[in-house]
Amino acid sequence: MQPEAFSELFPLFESASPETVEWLVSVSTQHEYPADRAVLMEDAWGNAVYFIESGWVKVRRHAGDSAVTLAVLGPGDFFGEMAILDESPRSTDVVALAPVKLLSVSAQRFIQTLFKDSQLHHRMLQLMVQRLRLTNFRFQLRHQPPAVKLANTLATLSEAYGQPVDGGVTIFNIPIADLADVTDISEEETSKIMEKLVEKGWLKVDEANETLVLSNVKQLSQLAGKG
Ligand SMILES: Nc1ncnc2c1ncn2[C@@H]1O[C@@H]2COP(=O)(O)O[C@H]2[C@H]1O
Repeated sequence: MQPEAFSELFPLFESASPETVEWLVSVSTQHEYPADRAVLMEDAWGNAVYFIESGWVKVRRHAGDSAVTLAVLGPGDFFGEMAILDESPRSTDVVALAPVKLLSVSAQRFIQTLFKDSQLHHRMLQLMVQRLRLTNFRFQLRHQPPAVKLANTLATLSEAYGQPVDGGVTIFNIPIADLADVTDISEEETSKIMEKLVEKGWLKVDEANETLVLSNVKQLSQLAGKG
């Protein structure tokens, strides 16, 4: 990948120096995983940070015999920084939801770059604060009706990863079970609300391309109380 394309795709690198970006691109390794393949395993020792060039992953934590999806991450995002920053084992599994192309940078090189480039360091802190804000907002919504919670999930994913298309914004058609987990509502509630959103014309499911087209992200955000 060209350094310019790299800083355009990844918000983390938008204010990094051109030298930082060029060097990181030159030392990064490319990976491709098919859908359902685990990229990282909970409790394993971590030695790299990953950047999503294309495709989608889920962040999954084991709870007894089952597993819960905590987050869904898409193109332009990163993961695997937690184990690197506090030198502990991986906090969760990260599993490909769709075929995914990743770039990885070794822990040592990434940390070295954070120390060298204060703009990159600051941007990383901002993005981690953003994750904490999302978590706080989700917690605040815990007693809200399921439709409000799902509107928040869809609006948040569209704002972070949505691609403009004719008639709205498109994101990956996330499996109902994962969408339900991330929203903290049941699968039945999730399916029913998705059907209602389709009836209202706010949502189209494009089965062939495995995408959702959201025609009204602004109204979804308002329904979620985001603005
Ligand atoms: N709530 C979350 N939201 C987004 N990403 C997460 C969340 N929890 C864990 N992750 C990512 O999943 C990764 C698993 O490996 P790490 O613990 O190294 O770093 C973790 C984060 O990058």
